[in-house]
Amino acid sequence: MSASRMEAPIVDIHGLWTVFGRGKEEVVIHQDLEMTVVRGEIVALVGGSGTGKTVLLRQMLGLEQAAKGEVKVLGQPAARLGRAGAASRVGMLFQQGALFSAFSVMENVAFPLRELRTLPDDLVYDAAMVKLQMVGLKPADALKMPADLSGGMVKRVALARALIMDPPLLLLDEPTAGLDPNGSDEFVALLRSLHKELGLTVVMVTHDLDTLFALSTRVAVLAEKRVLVTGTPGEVVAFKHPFIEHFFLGERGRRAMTPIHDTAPDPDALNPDFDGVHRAFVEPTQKDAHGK
Ligand SMILES: Nc1ncnc2c1ncn2[C@@H]1O[C@H](COP(=O)(O)OP(=O)(O)OP(=O)(O)O)[C@@H](O)[C@H]1O
Repeated sequence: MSASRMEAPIVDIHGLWTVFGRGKEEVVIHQDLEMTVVRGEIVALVGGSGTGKTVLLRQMLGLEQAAKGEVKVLGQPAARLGRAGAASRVGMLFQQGALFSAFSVMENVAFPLRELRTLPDDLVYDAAMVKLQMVGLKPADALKMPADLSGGMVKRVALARALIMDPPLLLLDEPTAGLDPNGSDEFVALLRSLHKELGLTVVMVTHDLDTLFALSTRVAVLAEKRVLVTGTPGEVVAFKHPFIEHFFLGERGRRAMTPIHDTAPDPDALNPDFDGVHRAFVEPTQKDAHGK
């Protein structure tokens, strides 16, 4: 058995229930959801609107509590990550970048490290400059304000901030949303090279099929309150379900799928330790809210 097969998953979600509201207002978003992500994977999380994709990312980040079940990240309950600990273990790129508008680029990137108050300012500054360079920005961009940046630059700054503490796990919420096709291709290329160089494990939510096919080593489909099917893009497309047919086989999907075999990255090439494990189909046993 290879080393990566034996090591604990980076993300391990077991028997997850997510419930909002109470009484008549109660809404079950996830019901006995199971999901694992192993080191080096880029897992695309797809599903209809309101199926709880963003909530699942927030649970991996420890920002949202589950009603029941386990969300473990790097072997620890995500809820215990704590604000300071989280940035060194999990980086999150929020939709639209979400920069602090009153802070410069440098201040935005340095923010998680500065908040820790453990490093002197010059080291924080150096670390932020390294990350800016890593995402393809120039030293002169450090003093700019968010309002002066293009959409693509905002994403890069937000990515630099997510990576400031070298987290092994990167969560991306709609990484290419709002970018034009060129900007989107450039950002995908950047994510691909960072994944390879830094040996990152990535979970991303995306509605963009070009992004999905260009980046993901595995797709997990959220439907019927759980991960209904997971596998390579090709395997998932072959699964019969109304959401999958609508999502992948509509005109948009057919267009994006043309280069599927040309552009889907070879997981072994992306990360030499990646063992290519995927679960072709996950069918958890159904339980009621009390686990019976
Ligand atoms: N804190 C909260 N309190 C109450 N309801 C919430 C909360 N957070 C999310 N929800 C609800 O949970 C559901 C799932 O939300 P989520 O944002 O994860 O959906 P999504 O799958 O990311 O959808 P989309 O693709 O439209 O962004 C939605 O109906 C949302 O309104």
